[in-house]
Amino acid sequence: MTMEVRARAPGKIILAGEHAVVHGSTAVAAAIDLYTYVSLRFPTPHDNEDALKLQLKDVDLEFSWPVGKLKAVLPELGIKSASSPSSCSLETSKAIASLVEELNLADAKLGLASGISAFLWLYTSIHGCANELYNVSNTYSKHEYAASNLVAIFFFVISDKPAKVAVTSELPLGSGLGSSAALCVALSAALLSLSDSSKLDFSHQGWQTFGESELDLVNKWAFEGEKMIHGRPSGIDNTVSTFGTEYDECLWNIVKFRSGELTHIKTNMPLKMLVTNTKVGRNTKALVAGVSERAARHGSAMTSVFKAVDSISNEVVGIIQSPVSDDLAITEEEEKLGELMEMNQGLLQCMGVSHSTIETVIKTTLKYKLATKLTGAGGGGCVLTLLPTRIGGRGMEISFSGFSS
Ligand SMILES: Nc1ncnc2c1ncn2[C@@H]1O[C@H](COP(=O)(O)OP(=O)(O)O)[C@@H](O)[C@H]1O
Ligand SMILES: C[C@@](O)(CCOP(=O)(O)O)CC(=O)O
Ligand SMILES: [Mg+2]
Repeated sequence: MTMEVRARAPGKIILAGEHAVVHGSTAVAAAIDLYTYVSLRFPTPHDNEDALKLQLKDVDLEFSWPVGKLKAVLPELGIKSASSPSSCSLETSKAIASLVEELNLADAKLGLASGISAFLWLYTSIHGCANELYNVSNTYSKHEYAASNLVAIFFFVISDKPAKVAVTSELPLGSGLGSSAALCVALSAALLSLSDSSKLDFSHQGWQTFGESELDLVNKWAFEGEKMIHGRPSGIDNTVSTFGTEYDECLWNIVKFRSGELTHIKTNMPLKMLVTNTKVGRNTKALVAGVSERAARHGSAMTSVFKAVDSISNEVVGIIQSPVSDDLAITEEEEKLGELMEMNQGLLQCMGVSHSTIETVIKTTLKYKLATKLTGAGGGGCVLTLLPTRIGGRGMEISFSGFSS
């Protein structure tokens, strides 16, 4: 018998405040119903397997590391505790970098290196190749659990450390919809569910649910993974992926995020967003670093820019929170939101993270009097266009469009 754990975590859209949120401003975001799935499978001793395997199905790549080699090169392996997330030391990060270098990724796939590094770090820190982490008896059991957007299915039986980890996603990678955080959250959730299954709550209509403190742990580990991918993440993506639910009674479940703190926003305002993927590849880490460099060069000006974004995000929250009773009120609120999105986009351009393809979508949608802004790190990736709800039905809706230059 083998054991399998599966977990999923959603992507997100940022309605206002990306980049500025890294510098302490408020941002507004919501989880979307596109998920990254992680499956962990542990072979039986009869399988004679002695490797940790990673299958990245979206990019059709598979990697393998002999467990003995991981034990030999990773200095902190087996001494970490899954219950106390910590940052990757310089020594370990160098060791992981050389393991990833040995994979000889093609130039076009170099963006994957950070994701693979985050995987190695989370896997070996939470699960630990050298540690006995699970004391599951030799009986077979199957459980399913859901925690906000996290869902996992267990098939367990005792096994040893070699494992096969498969990752697949409904999100476009590196496009601003938070695939990096969804990967880190799903992976941390799957690994943590192994380390202490006793704390799971089985009462949720046959699904297991993570409690608040377990979710908190998932979120903290995922943040450590995001650090390896973004360099200096604000934590918004992993927090929304862990705690955000995509919608509730046909309304967006919108959250406000500032300095590591998440607040759920109560709303009865229907919102429709069109997501257009410019299909221009970009790298969040480089864009975040670029904004920080600009902030270092023009401290006072950039502080004002970040402050203006903070005001915009707070105004967006105010609009979303205010009760709307009729179609006229909704239209007025939508117009204000559209204007704030345009203002936010102007400030993102000021930070240097727009792109000619983003400007093309902005110009195109403007012909129809529709407001558009980039979402996520920018530099390409996805943009959001606010669609009036008076067109079509009411309720939470998200549509996707393609883009060709
Ligand atoms: N499903 C996946 N398979 C492989 N790598 C992934 C996957 N999801 C995320 N990644 C990693 O995350 C990186 C993209 O993260 P990032 O640049 O932050 O963009 P975003 O989070 O907006 O998608 C990828 O280059 C890769 O390293
Ligand atoms: C630019 C930023 O605000 C969001 C990045 O999102 P994404 O990786 O592009 O989906 C960075 C962050 O908050 O960590
Ligand atoms: Mg990301």
